[in-house]
Amino acid sequence: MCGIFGVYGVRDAAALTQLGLYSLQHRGQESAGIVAVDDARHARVSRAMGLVSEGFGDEEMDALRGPIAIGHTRYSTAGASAIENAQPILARVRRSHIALAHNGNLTNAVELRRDLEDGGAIFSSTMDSEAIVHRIARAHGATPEARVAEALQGVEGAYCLLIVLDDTVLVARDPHGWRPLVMGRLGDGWVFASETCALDIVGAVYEREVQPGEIIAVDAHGLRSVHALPPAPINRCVFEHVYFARPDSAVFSGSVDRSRRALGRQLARECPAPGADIVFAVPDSSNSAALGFADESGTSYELALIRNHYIGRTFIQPTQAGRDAKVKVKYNPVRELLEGKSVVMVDDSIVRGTTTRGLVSLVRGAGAREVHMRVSSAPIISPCYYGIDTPRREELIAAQMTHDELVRHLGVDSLGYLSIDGMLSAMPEGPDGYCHACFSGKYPTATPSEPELLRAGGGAGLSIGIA
Ligand SMILES: O=P(O)(O)OC[C@H]1O[C@H](OP(=O)(O)OP(=O)(O)O)[C@H](O)[C@@H]1O
Ligand SMILES: NC(=O)CC[C@H](N)C(=O)O
Ligand code: SF4
Ligand SMILES: [Mg+2]
Repeated sequence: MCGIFGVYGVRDAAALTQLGLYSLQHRGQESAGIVAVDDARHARVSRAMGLVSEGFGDEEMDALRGPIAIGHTRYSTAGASAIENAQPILARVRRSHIALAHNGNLTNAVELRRDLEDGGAIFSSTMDSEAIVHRIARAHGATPEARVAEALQGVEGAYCLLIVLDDTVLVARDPHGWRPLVMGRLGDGWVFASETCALDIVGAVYEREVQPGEIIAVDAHGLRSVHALPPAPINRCVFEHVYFARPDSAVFSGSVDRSRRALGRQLARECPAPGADIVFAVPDSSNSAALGFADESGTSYELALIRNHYIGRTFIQPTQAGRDAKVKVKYNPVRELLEGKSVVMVDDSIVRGTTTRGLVSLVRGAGAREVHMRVSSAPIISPCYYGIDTPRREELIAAQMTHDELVRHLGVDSLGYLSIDGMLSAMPEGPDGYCHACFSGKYPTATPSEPELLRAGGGAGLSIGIA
Protein backbone atom coordinates (compact mmCIF):
# COMPACT_ATOMS: atom_id res chain seq x y z
CA MET A 1 0.00 0.00 0.00
CA CYS A 2 2.09 2.82 -1.20
CA GLY A 3 1.83 6.54 -0.65
CA ILE A 4 1.62 8.90 -3.63
CA PHE A 5 1.88 12.68 -3.69
CA GLY A 6 1.95 15.17 -6.57
CA VAL A 7 2.13 18.91 -7.18
CA TYR A 8 1.25 21.01 -10.21
CA GLY A 9 2.01 24.69 -10.57
CA VAL A 10 3.83 25.57 -7.35
CA ARG A 11 7.47 26.70 -7.01
CA ASP A 12 9.83 24.06 -5.66
CA ALA A 13 7.28 21.33 -6.19
CA ALA A 14 9.86 18.67 -5.24
CA ALA A 15 10.45 20.19 -1.80
CA LEU A 16 6.70 20.10 -1.15
CA THR A 17 6.59 16.54 -2.44
CA GLN A 18 9.31 15.52 -0.02
CA LEU A 19 7.22 16.96 2.82
CA GLY A 20 4.14 15.14 1.53
CA LEU A 21 6.07 11.88 1.41
CA TYR A 22 7.11 12.30 5.05
CA SER A 23 3.38 12.29 5.87
CA LEU A 24 2.86 9.17 3.78
CA GLN A 25 5.78 7.20 5.20
CA HIS A 26 3.40 4.84 7.01
CA ARG A 27 2.11 3.65 3.60
CA GLY A 28 5.50 2.37 2.44
CA GLN A 29 8.91 2.05 4.04
CA GLU A 30 10.88 0.16 1.40
CA SER A 31 11.88 2.91 -1.03
CA ALA A 32 11.05 6.51 -1.83
CA GLY A 33 11.35 8.60 -4.95
CA ILE A 34 10.53 11.94 -6.58
CA VAL A 35 10.34 12.99 -10.24
CA ALA A 36 10.38 16.74 -10.93
CA VAL A 37 9.82 18.57 -14.22
CA ASP A 38 11.25 22.06 -14.73
CA ASP A 39 10.03 24.97 -16.90
CA ALA A 40 12.16 23.73 -19.80
CA ARG A 41 10.30 20.39 -19.51
CA HIS A 42 13.34 18.50 -18.27
CA ALA A 43 12.39 15.60 -16.02
CA ARG A 44 14.74 14.46 -13.27
CA VAL A 45 14.38 11.58 -10.86
CA SER A 46 15.80 10.66 -7.47
CA ARG A 47 15.00 7.27 -5.92
CA ALA A 48 16.53 5.38 -3.04
CA MET A 49 15.88 2.34 -0.91
CA GLY A 50 14.76 3.12 2.64
CA LEU A 51 12.87 5.95 4.29
CA VAL A 52 12.11 9.43 2.97
CA SER A 53 14.54 10.85 5.55
CA GLU A 54 17.32 8.68 4.12
CA GLY A 55 16.60 9.21 0.44
CA PHE A 56 17.03 12.86 -0.43
CA GLY A 57 20.10 14.89 0.49
CA ASP A 58 20.64 18.56 -0.43
CA GLU A 59 22.31 17.59 -3.69
CA GLU A 60 19.34 15.48 -4.84
CA MET A 61 16.80 18.11 -3.80
CA ASP A 62 18.72 20.91 -5.58
CA ALA A 63 18.62 18.90 -8.79
CA LEU A 64 14.87 18.31 -8.57
CA ARG A 65 13.79 21.71 -9.90
CA GLY A 66 10.50 22.93 -11.32
CA PRO A 67 6.79 23.49 -10.70
CA ILE A 68 5.76 19.87 -11.27
CA ALA A 69 6.64 16.87 -9.12
CA ILE A 70 5.27 13.48 -8.17
CA GLY A 71 6.54 11.20 -5.39
CA HIS A 72 6.10 7.71 -4.01
CA THR A 73 6.76 5.68 -0.86
CA ARG A 74 6.76 1.98 -1.70
CA TYR A 75 5.37 -1.06 0.07
CA SER A 76 5.90 -3.80 -2.49
CA THR A 77 3.05 -6.03 -3.61
CA ALA A 78 4.30 -7.05 -7.07
CA GLY A 79 8.01 -7.37 -7.74
CA ALA A 80 10.89 -7.51 -5.29
CA SER A 81 11.84 -4.87 -2.78
CA ALA A 82 14.79 -3.55 -4.80
CA ILE A 83 16.05 -0.28 -6.26
CA GLU A 84 15.06 -1.33 -9.78
CA ASN A 85 11.47 -1.32 -8.45
CA ALA A 86 11.57 2.03 -6.67
CA GLN A 87 8.97 4.49 -7.95
CA PRO A 88 8.12 6.88 -9.59
CA ILE A 89 9.02 5.17 -12.84
CA LEU A 90 10.56 7.59 -15.36
CA ALA A 91 10.74 6.58 -19.01
CA ARG A 92 11.88 8.49 -22.09
CA VAL A 93 9.40 8.29 -24.94
CA ARG A 94 9.44 10.14 -28.29
CA ARG A 95 11.64 13.03 -27.13
CA SER A 96 9.51 13.44 -24.01
CA HIS A 97 8.91 11.53 -20.79
CA ILE A 98 6.34 9.52 -18.87
CA ALA A 99 6.60 9.45 -15.08
CA LEU A 100 4.27 7.29 -13.00
CA ALA A 101 3.60 6.61 -9.31
CA HIS A 102 1.16 3.82 -8.42
CA ASN A 103 -0.71 2.81 -5.27
CA GLY A 104 -2.54 -0.47 -5.65
CA ASN A 105 -2.09 -3.83 -7.31
CA LEU A 106 -3.16 -4.90 -10.80
CA THR A 107 -4.91 -8.27 -10.77
CA ASN A 108 -4.17 -8.98 -14.44
CA ALA A 109 -0.56 -7.76 -14.36
CA VAL A 110 0.85 -11.11 -15.47
CA GLU A 111 -1.33 -11.13 -18.59
CA LEU A 112 -0.66 -7.44 -19.33
CA ARG A 113 3.07 -8.01 -19.11
CA ARG A 114 2.97 -11.14 -21.24
CA ASP A 115 1.04 -9.35 -24.01
CA LEU A 116 3.46 -6.43 -23.99
CA GLU A 117 6.54 -8.67 -23.99
CA ASP A 118 5.07 -10.71 -26.83
CA GLY A 119 4.78 -7.42 -28.71
CA GLY A 120 8.47 -6.65 -28.14
CA ALA A 121 8.34 -4.52 -24.96
CA ILE A 122 11.44 -4.58 -22.76
CA PHE A 123 10.71 -4.08 -19.05
CA SER A 124 13.21 -2.50 -16.70
CA SER A 125 11.46 -3.48 -13.44
CA THR A 126 9.46 -6.43 -12.13
CA MET A 127 6.52 -4.33 -10.94
CA ASP A 128 2.92 -4.57 -12.13
CA SER A 129 2.94 -0.75 -12.41
CA GLU A 130 5.36 -0.70 -15.35
CA ALA A 131 2.80 -2.28 -17.69
CA ILE A 132 0.76 0.95 -17.47
CA VAL A 133 3.75 3.02 -18.61
CA HIS A 134 4.15 0.79 -21.68
CA ARG A 135 0.45 1.05 -22.45
CA ILE A 136 0.52 4.87 -22.22
CA ALA A 137 3.54 4.95 -24.54
CA ARG A 138 1.54 2.93 -27.11
CA ALA A 139 -1.71 4.91 -26.79
CA HIS A 140 -2.64 7.36 -29.53
CA GLY A 141 -5.34 9.56 -27.97
CA ALA A 142 -5.41 13.19 -29.07
CA THR A 143 -5.09 14.58 -25.53
CA PRO A 144 -3.03 13.36 -22.53
CA GLU A 145 -6.23 12.30 -20.73
CA ALA A 146 -7.41 10.39 -23.82
CA ARG A 147 -4.06 8.56 -23.91
CA VAL A 148 -4.31 7.59 -20.25
CA ALA A 149 -7.94 6.51 -20.66
CA GLU A 150 -6.99 4.36 -23.64
CA ALA A 151 -4.07 2.84 -21.74
CA LEU A 152 -6.26 1.95 -18.75
CA GLN A 153 -8.93 0.12 -20.74
CA GLY A 154 -8.43 -3.54 -19.84
CA VAL A 155 -6.22 -2.82 -16.81
CA GLU A 156 -7.87 -4.65 -13.89
CA GLY A 157 -7.44 -4.34 -10.16
CA ALA A 158 -6.57 -1.46 -7.88
CA TYR A 159 -4.81 1.70 -8.91
CA CYS A 160 -4.45 5.27 -7.84
CA LEU A 161 -2.01 6.85 -10.26
CA LEU A 162 -0.06 10.08 -10.55
CA ILE A 163 1.38 10.50 -14.03
CA VAL A 164 3.39 13.22 -15.75
CA LEU A 165 3.23 13.32 -19.54
CA ASP A 166 5.47 16.08 -20.83
CA ASP A 167 4.17 19.02 -18.74
CA THR A 168 0.71 17.67 -17.94
CA VAL A 169 -0.01 16.05 -14.58
CA LEU A 170 -2.62 13.29 -14.73
CA VAL A 171 -4.40 11.55 -11.92
CA ALA A 172 -6.43 8.36 -12.18
CA ARG A 173 -8.38 6.19 -9.74
CA ASP A 174 -9.75 2.77 -10.70
CA PRO A 175 -13.54 2.50 -11.06
CA HIS A 176 -13.85 0.33 -7.91
CA GLY A 177 -12.12 2.96 -5.74
CA TRP A 178 -10.17 0.51 -3.56
CA ARG A 179 -7.50 3.02 -2.58
CA PRO A 180 -7.95 6.60 -1.39
CA LEU A 181 -6.85 9.68 -3.36
CA VAL A 182 -7.60 13.33 -2.62
CA MET A 183 -6.91 16.68 -4.20
CA GLY A 184 -6.30 20.10 -2.71
CA ARG A 185 -5.43 23.67 -3.70
CA LEU A 186 -2.22 25.45 -2.88
CA GLY A 187 -2.37 29.03 -4.14
CA ASP A 188 -2.98 28.70 -7.88
CA GLY A 189 -1.54 25.20 -7.91
CA TRP A 190 -2.90 21.73 -7.27
CA VAL A 191 -1.82 19.01 -4.85
CA PHE A 192 -2.80 15.32 -5.01
CA ALA A 193 -2.21 12.81 -2.22
CA SER A 194 -3.16 9.37 -0.93
CA GLU A 195 -4.34 10.86 2.36
CA THR A 196 -5.41 14.28 3.63
CA CYS A 197 -2.63 14.34 6.26
CA ALA A 198 -0.25 14.98 3.35
CA LEU A 199 -2.29 17.99 2.20
CA ASP A 200 -2.13 19.38 5.73
CA ILE A 201 1.67 19.26 5.95
CA VAL A 202 2.10 21.49 2.87
CA GLY A 203 -0.75 23.84 3.82
CA ALA A 204 -2.98 22.77 0.90
CA VAL A 205 -6.72 23.25 1.24
CA TYR A 206 -8.74 20.06 0.76
CA GLU A 207 -10.88 20.27 -2.36
CA ARG A 208 -12.38 16.79 -2.79
CA GLU A 209 -11.74 13.08 -3.37
CA VAL A 210 -10.68 11.98 -6.82
CA GLN A 211 -13.75 9.95 -7.83
CA PRO A 212 -13.57 6.23 -8.63
CA GLY A 213 -13.11 5.91 -12.39
CA GLU A 214 -12.11 9.57 -12.76
CA ILE A 215 -9.14 10.77 -14.80
CA ILE A 216 -7.97 14.34 -14.18
CA ALA A 217 -5.50 16.30 -16.31
CA VAL A 218 -3.91 19.57 -15.17
CA ASP A 219 -1.77 21.73 -17.42
CA ALA A 220 -1.39 25.33 -18.60
CA HIS A 221 -4.97 25.22 -19.94
CA GLY A 222 -6.40 24.36 -16.51
CA LEU A 223 -7.96 21.26 -14.96
CA ARG A 224 -10.07 18.76 -16.92
CA SER A 225 -11.92 15.76 -15.53
CA VAL A 226 -13.11 12.81 -17.61
CA HIS A 227 -15.01 9.64 -16.78
CA ALA A 228 -13.95 7.42 -19.66
CA LEU A 229 -13.60 4.06 -17.87
CA PRO A 230 -16.44 1.54 -17.59
CA PRO A 231 -18.29 2.10 -14.28
CA ALA A 232 -18.04 -0.63 -11.62
CA PRO A 233 -19.38 -1.35 -8.14
CA ILE A 234 -17.51 0.60 -5.42
CA ASN A 235 -15.17 -1.49 -3.24
CA ARG A 236 -13.35 0.85 -0.86
CA CYS A 237 -10.79 -1.03 1.24
CA VAL A 238 -12.11 -1.40 4.79
CA PHE A 239 -8.56 -2.14 5.97
CA GLU A 240 -7.60 1.49 5.22
CA HIS A 241 -9.88 2.50 8.09
CA VAL A 242 -8.90 -0.46 10.29
CA TYR A 243 -5.11 -0.19 10.04
CA PHE A 244 -3.52 1.45 7.09
CA ALA A 245 -4.35 5.15 7.02
CA ARG A 246 -3.31 7.71 9.62
CA PRO A 247 -5.98 8.71 12.16
CA ASP A 248 -5.44 12.39 11.33
CA SER A 249 -6.54 11.69 7.75
CA ALA A 250 -9.94 11.48 6.17
CA VAL A 251 -10.05 8.60 3.71
CA PHE A 252 -12.99 8.01 1.38
CA SER A 253 -14.25 11.31 2.87
CA GLY A 254 -14.54 9.87 6.39
CA SER A 255 -12.40 10.61 9.46
CA VAL A 256 -10.13 7.68 10.34
CA ASP A 257 -10.05 8.72 14.00
CA ARG A 258 -13.84 8.56 14.06
CA SER A 259 -14.05 5.16 12.36
CA ARG A 260 -11.37 3.64 14.63
CA ARG A 261 -13.11 4.87 17.79
CA ALA A 262 -16.38 3.46 16.45
CA LEU A 263 -14.62 0.13 15.77
CA GLY A 264 -13.37 0.09 19.36
CA ARG A 265 -16.81 0.90 20.79
CA GLN A 266 -18.44 -1.82 18.68
CA LEU A 267 -15.74 -4.26 19.85
CA ALA A 268 -16.54 -3.47 23.48
CA ARG A 269 -20.21 -4.18 22.78
CA GLU A 270 -19.57 -7.44 20.92
CA CYS A 271 -16.71 -8.81 23.03
CA PRO A 272 -16.74 -7.24 26.50
CA ALA A 273 -14.12 -8.16 29.08
CA PRO A 274 -15.97 -7.75 32.38
CA GLY A 275 -13.79 -7.37 35.42
CA ALA A 276 -10.73 -6.08 33.54
CA ASP A 277 -8.73 -3.41 35.38
CA ILE A 278 -7.26 -1.54 32.42
CA VAL A 279 -7.40 -1.25 28.63
CA PHE A 280 -4.35 -0.45 26.55
CA ALA A 281 -3.48 -0.24 22.85
CA VAL A 282 -0.74 -1.85 20.82
CA PRO A 283 0.64 1.46 19.60
CA ASP A 284 0.29 3.16 17.24
CA SER A 285 -2.31 1.94 14.81
CA SER A 286 -4.80 0.74 17.45
CA ASN A 287 -4.61 3.77 19.77
CA SER A 288 -7.95 5.21 18.66
CA ALA A 289 -9.74 1.82 18.71
CA ALA A 290 -8.53 1.17 22.26
CA LEU A 291 -9.84 4.59 23.30
CA GLY A 292 -13.22 3.64 21.84
CA PHE A 293 -13.17 0.32 23.74
CA ALA A 294 -12.26 2.04 27.03
CA ASP A 295 -14.92 4.67 26.51
CA GLU A 296 -17.72 2.18 25.76
CA SER A 297 -16.76 -0.28 28.51
CA GLY A 298 -15.99 2.32 31.16
CA THR A 299 -12.58 0.73 31.77
CA SER A 300 -9.60 2.99 32.36
CA TYR A 301 -7.31 3.58 29.39
CA GLU A 302 -3.62 3.33 30.15
CA LEU A 303 -0.43 3.71 28.16
CA ALA A 304 0.89 0.33 29.27
CA LEU A 305 2.99 -0.38 26.19
CA ILE A 306 5.55 2.14 25.04
CA ARG A 307 6.61 2.13 21.45
CA ASN A 308 10.05 3.12 20.23
CA HIS A 309 9.38 5.79 17.62
CA TYR A 310 12.55 5.14 15.69
CA ILE A 311 11.15 1.76 14.64
CA GLY A 312 8.65 1.75 11.79
CA ARG A 313 5.66 -0.43 11.04
CA THR A 314 5.97 -4.17 11.47
CA PHE A 315 3.38 -5.75 9.23
CA ILE A 316 4.59 -4.00 6.07
CA GLN A 317 8.19 -5.17 6.48
CA PRO A 318 8.90 -7.43 3.48
CA THR A 319 10.63 -10.30 5.38
CA GLN A 320 9.72 -12.39 8.46
CA ALA A 321 13.22 -11.84 9.92
CA GLY A 322 12.63 -8.08 9.62
CA ARG A 323 9.21 -8.36 11.27
CA ASP A 324 10.50 -10.48 14.18
CA ALA A 325 13.38 -8.10 14.78
CA LYS A 326 11.08 -5.08 14.75
CA VAL A 327 8.61 -6.46 17.30
CA LYS A 328 11.50 -7.26 19.65
CA VAL A 329 12.92 -3.76 19.71
CA LYS A 330 9.70 -1.82 19.20
CA TYR A 331 7.76 -2.24 22.47
CA ASN A 332 8.43 -2.12 26.17
CA PRO A 333 5.77 -2.64 28.87
CA VAL A 334 5.17 -0.28 31.81
CA ARG A 335 5.47 -2.72 34.73
CA GLU A 336 3.94 -0.23 37.15
CA LEU A 337 0.64 -0.33 35.23
CA LEU A 338 0.52 -4.06 34.55
CA GLU A 339 1.63 -5.79 37.74
CA GLY A 340 -1.14 -7.97 39.20
CA LYS A 341 -3.78 -6.60 36.79
CA SER A 342 -6.33 -8.19 34.53
CA VAL A 343 -5.75 -6.33 31.26
CA VAL A 344 -7.42 -5.84 27.88
CA MET A 345 -4.90 -5.51 25.07
CA VAL A 346 -6.51 -3.99 21.95
CA ASP A 347 -4.99 -4.30 18.50
CA ASP A 348 -6.56 -3.48 15.15
CA SER A 349 -5.61 -6.71 13.41
CA ILE A 350 -3.80 -10.01 13.69
CA VAL A 351 -2.21 -11.09 10.43
CA ARG A 352 0.62 -13.58 11.03
CA GLY A 353 0.43 -13.19 14.80
CA THR A 354 4.02 -11.94 15.04
CA THR A 355 3.07 -8.89 17.10
CA THR A 356 0.47 -10.47 19.41
CA ARG A 357 2.56 -13.51 20.35
CA GLY A 358 5.59 -11.36 21.13
CA LEU A 359 3.56 -8.90 23.19
CA VAL A 360 1.54 -11.35 25.27
CA SER A 361 4.69 -12.85 26.75
CA LEU A 362 6.12 -9.35 27.28
CA VAL A 363 2.98 -8.21 29.11
CA ARG A 364 2.83 -11.37 31.24
CA GLY A 365 6.53 -10.97 31.98
CA ALA A 366 5.73 -7.48 33.31
CA GLY A 367 3.31 -9.02 35.83
CA ALA A 368 -0.13 -8.97 34.16
CA ARG A 369 -2.40 -11.52 35.87
CA GLU A 370 -4.82 -12.04 32.94
CA VAL A 371 -4.45 -10.94 29.31
CA HIS A 372 -7.66 -10.51 27.30
CA MET A 373 -6.91 -9.86 23.63
CA ARG A 374 -9.46 -7.81 21.68
CA VAL A 375 -9.14 -7.14 17.95
CA SER A 376 -10.98 -4.26 16.26
CA SER A 377 -11.45 -6.14 12.98
CA ALA A 378 -12.64 -9.59 11.94
CA PRO A 379 -10.20 -12.53 11.56
CA ILE A 380 -8.08 -12.18 8.39
CA ILE A 381 -8.56 -15.42 6.50
CA SER A 382 -7.82 -14.62 2.84
CA PRO A 383 -5.08 -12.86 0.89
CA CYS A 384 -5.52 -9.37 -0.53
CA TYR A 385 -4.90 -8.85 -4.25
CA TYR A 386 -5.70 -5.15 -4.28
CA GLY A 387 -2.60 -3.50 -2.84
CA ILE A 388 -1.97 -4.91 0.63
CA ASP A 389 0.51 -7.69 1.02
CA THR A 390 -1.76 -9.85 3.19
CA PRO A 391 0.09 -13.07 2.58
CA ARG A 392 -0.79 -16.52 1.34
CA ARG A 393 -3.55 -18.29 3.31
CA GLU A 394 -0.95 -20.60 4.92
CA GLU A 395 0.66 -17.60 6.67
CA LEU A 396 -2.63 -16.14 7.92
CA ILE A 397 -2.89 -17.37 11.46
CA ALA A 398 -6.71 -17.08 11.70
CA ALA A 399 -7.06 -19.19 8.54
CA GLN A 400 -4.93 -21.96 10.02
CA MET A 401 -6.27 -22.40 13.55
CA THR A 402 -9.57 -22.75 15.37
CA HIS A 403 -10.49 -20.16 18.00
CA ASP A 404 -9.28 -22.40 20.83
CA GLU A 405 -6.03 -23.17 19.05
CA LEU A 406 -5.47 -19.44 18.55
CA VAL A 407 -6.07 -18.75 22.25
CA ARG A 408 -3.42 -21.34 23.14
CA HIS A 409 -1.00 -20.29 20.40
CA LEU A 410 -1.18 -16.60 21.34
CA GLY A 411 -1.06 -17.41 25.06
CA VAL A 412 -4.06 -15.23 25.99
CA ASP A 413 -6.80 -15.82 28.59
CA SER A 414 -9.47 -14.81 26.08
CA LEU A 415 -9.62 -13.61 22.50
CA GLY A 416 -12.37 -11.56 20.87
CA TYR A 417 -12.59 -10.39 17.27
CA LEU A 418 -15.08 -7.94 15.82
CA SER A 419 -17.69 -9.44 13.47
CA ILE A 420 -17.64 -8.44 9.79
CA ASP A 421 -21.02 -6.73 10.14
CA GLY A 422 -19.84 -4.91 13.26
CA MET A 423 -16.72 -3.75 11.44
CA LEU A 424 -18.68 -2.45 8.46
CA SER A 425 -21.22 -0.72 10.70
CA ALA A 426 -18.40 1.47 12.05
CA MET A 427 -17.48 2.87 8.62
CA PRO A 428 -18.23 6.58 8.30
CA GLU A 429 -19.87 6.20 4.90
CA GLY A 430 -22.15 3.37 6.12
CA PRO A 431 -21.64 -0.36 5.67
CA ASP A 432 -22.06 -0.58 1.87
CA GLY A 433 -19.49 -0.10 -0.88
CA TYR A 434 -16.59 -1.68 1.00
CA CYS A 435 -14.25 -4.50 0.04
CA HIS A 436 -13.88 -7.02 2.88
CA ALA A 437 -12.42 -9.93 0.90
CA CYS A 438 -9.52 -10.60 3.28
CA PHE A 439 -12.05 -10.99 6.13
CA SER A 440 -14.89 -12.73 4.28
CA GLY A 441 -13.15 -14.50 1.40
CA LYS A 442 -15.71 -12.84 -0.91
CA TYR A 443 -13.71 -11.20 -3.68
CA PRO A 444 -15.54 -8.46 -5.53
CA THR A 445 -13.69 -9.18 -8.81
CA ALA A 446 -11.79 -11.99 -10.50
CA THR A 447 -8.59 -12.74 -8.58
CA PRO A 448 -5.17 -13.06 -10.28
CA SER A 449 -4.72 -16.21 -12.36
CA GLU A 450 -1.18 -16.70 -11.02
CA PRO A 451 -0.87 -14.83 -7.70
CA GLU A 452 2.60 -16.16 -6.86
CA LEU A 453 3.94 -15.10 -10.24
CA LEU A 454 2.37 -11.67 -9.83
CA ARG A 455 3.98 -11.24 -6.41
CA ALA A 456 7.32 -12.35 -7.78
CA GLY A 457 7.26 -9.89 -10.64
CA GLY A 458 4.83 -10.95 -13.33
CA GLY A 459 6.89 -13.66 -14.94
CA ALA A 460 10.07 -11.64 -15.23
CA GLY A 461 11.85 -14.59 -13.64
CA LEU A 462 15.21 -12.92 -13.41
CA SER A 463 15.75 -9.86 -11.26
CA ILE A 464 18.44 -7.49 -12.50
CA GLY A 465 20.12 -5.58 -9.67
CA ILE A 466 21.55 -2.08 -9.94
CA ALA A 467 24.87 -1.78 -8.16
O1 LIG B 1 -0.11 -10.15 13.23
P1 LIG B 1 1.04 -9.43 12.61
O2 LIG B 1 1.55 -10.16 11.41
O3 LIG B 1 2.10 -9.08 13.58
O4 LIG B 1 0.48 -8.05 11.98
C1 LIG B 1 -0.45 -7.24 12.63
C2 LIG B 1 0.21 -6.16 13.43
O5 LIG B 1 0.92 -5.22 12.59
C3 LIG B 1 0.23 -3.98 12.56
O6 LIG B 1 0.89 -2.94 13.22
P2 LIG B 1 2.27 -2.30 12.68
O7 LIG B 1 3.31 -2.57 13.68
O8 LIG B 1 2.56 -2.74 11.28
O9 LIG B 1 1.96 -0.74 12.54
P3 LIG B 1 1.90 0.42 13.62
O10 LIG B 1 3.28 0.59 14.17
O11 LIG B 1 1.44 1.60 12.84
O12 LIG B 1 0.92 0.02 14.66
C4 LIG B 1 -1.11 -4.23 13.21
O13 LIG B 1 -1.59 -3.08 13.85
C5 LIG B 1 -0.80 -5.33 14.18
O14 LIG B 1 -0.21 -4.86 15.36
N1 LIG C 1 1.38 -1.22 -2.17
C1 LIG C 1 1.31 -0.66 -3.34
O1 LIG C 1 0.50 0.21 -3.61
C2 LIG C 1 2.29 -1.24 -4.35
C3 LIG C 1 2.29 -0.63 -5.74
C4 LIG C 1 2.90 -1.59 -6.75
N2 LIG C 1 2.04 -2.73 -6.95
C5 LIG C 1 4.28 -2.04 -6.30
O2 LIG C 1 4.47 -3.16 -5.90
O3 LIG C 1 5.18 -1.23 -6.32
S1 SF4 D 1 -8.94 -7.67 0.50
FE1 SF4 D 1 -8.84 -6.62 2.49
S2 SF4 D 1 -6.98 -5.38 2.44
FE2 SF4 D 1 -7.48 -5.98 0.33
S3 SF4 D 1 -8.68 -4.29 -0.52
FE3 SF4 D 1 -10.13 -5.78 0.29
S4 SF4 D 1 -10.49 -5.12 2.43
FE4 SF4 D 1 -8.65 -4.09 1.70
MG1 LIG E 1 -0.31 -1.73 14.75
